[in-house]
Amino acid sequence: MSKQVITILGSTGTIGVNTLDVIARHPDKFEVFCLVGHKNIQLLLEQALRFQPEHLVICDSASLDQWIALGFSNQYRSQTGKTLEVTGQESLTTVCQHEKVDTVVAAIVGAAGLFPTLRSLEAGKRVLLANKESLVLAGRFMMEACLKAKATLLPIDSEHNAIYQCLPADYDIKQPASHGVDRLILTASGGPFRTLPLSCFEQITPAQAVAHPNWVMGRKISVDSATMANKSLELIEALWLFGLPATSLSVLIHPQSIVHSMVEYRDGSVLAQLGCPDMRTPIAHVLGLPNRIESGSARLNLAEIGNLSFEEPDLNRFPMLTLARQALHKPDVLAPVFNAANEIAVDEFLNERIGYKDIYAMVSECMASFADRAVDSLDSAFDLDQEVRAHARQSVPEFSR
Ligand SMILES: NC(=O)C1=CN([C@@H]2O[C@H](COP(=O)(O)OP(=O)(O)OC[C@H]3O[C@@H](n4cnc5c(N)ncnc54)[C@H](OP(=O)(O)O)[C@@H]3O)[C@@H](O)[C@H]2O)C=CC1
Ligand SMILES: CC(=O)[C@@H](O)[C@H](O)COP(=O)(O)O
Ligand SMILES: [Mn+2]
Repeated sequence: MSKQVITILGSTGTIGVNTLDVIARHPDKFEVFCLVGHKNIQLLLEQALRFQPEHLVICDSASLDQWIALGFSNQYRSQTGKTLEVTGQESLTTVCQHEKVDTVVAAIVGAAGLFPTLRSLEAGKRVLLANKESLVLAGRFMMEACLKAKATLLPIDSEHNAIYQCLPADYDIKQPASHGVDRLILTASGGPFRTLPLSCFEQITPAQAVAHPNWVMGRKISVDSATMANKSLELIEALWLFGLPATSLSVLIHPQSIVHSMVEYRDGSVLAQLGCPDMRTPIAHVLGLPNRIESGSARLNLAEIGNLSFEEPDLNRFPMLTLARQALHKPDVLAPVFNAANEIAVDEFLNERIGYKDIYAMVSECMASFADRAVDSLDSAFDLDQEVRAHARQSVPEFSR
């Protein structure tokens, strides 16, 4: 059987590294065509030496210059006896749409992942999606591109992957009601501040916010988990991926992160997918489809865990969820606004220019300011994204640290 040939967007991130870990377990099944990174050229060199792709893309131009100045291509050649094509972000379309490529893993963080992910869908590739922000920014246009080019879009995000596993194999997003699905229940860990007194929120530091209790993840998504902007983005991601109305999408706090999400059916059945909190499981699931392959994850021992608990989210503690509900009812406009404002706010928080509570305040202010906009094309969604970012950055001095 021929190998599945893969381009990994964001190979140097947490999802990229986990993807390569799974791929390394199956040299008979997978081949890496291209690795795409941004600034971490040291790790890119190590990954290139190990997986020997044909192509490397370094999106950050200063980092590409550094790669050249440090003679990394020569180092690669002398250690492998092979040449490696190394280019900048202008090659993204080529490495996603290349005829040799079967699968693109979309694992760049933030809206920067939209363009190559969309190009992959337009070329009819099999896209394994971690980059939820692209779907939040341009869900309608991505789903249209997917349908038009007969591409395959499979979720890596643990909740959506769990839901995908619990839906019928012939699930049709254009006729969701015909399958008897009443509700999707997205589980949420509650993050590091689930029980912290609200009076302490003013003092929360970036180091505390990125310390997720269950998952090892990049800094941006870790802050999103703390504020539940992550769950908000995931509600919108579910809206586009599964085609159910906003009223059928719910969030349930489950602090152990063992039940990754659930599907409730009309007859009262609730199907869940369980596993240790290890992203290699959903990654291996979508890489291996239709087969199940080894992921490297530890096996779940429920007797050892003992108890699984669940609670309703407290909207005072997690007001982002209220903004998400607004966005779900006008997703073409308010979802891109939510995403852009949140990306800027998290960046400003991580750089200690605004406080933790200002993240919500900034997103909320942007949603109010841009609520009456219209989005009728990909270009207008992108223009809105840029405008919101400029507006949010400009508002930083209004927030105190
Ligand atoms: N981590 C997780 O468990 C999960 C993550 N996700 C989603 O997956 C995506 C990646 O998350 P995660 O791996 O944690 O993030 P990381 O911060 O660990 O990695 C981000 C990746 O994106 C690259 N990158 C950053 N900015 C740019 C840019 N402007 N252009 C091109 N590449 C860029 C980084 O390159 P470099 O490091 O070389 O600078 C790195 O490879 C996010 O959308 C996240 O929401 C979804 C579910 C779970
Ligand atoms: C692993 C994964 O999919 C993350 O999106 C995860 O869900 C984060 O945990 P929270 O439930 O705390 O947001
Ligand atoms: Mn998730």
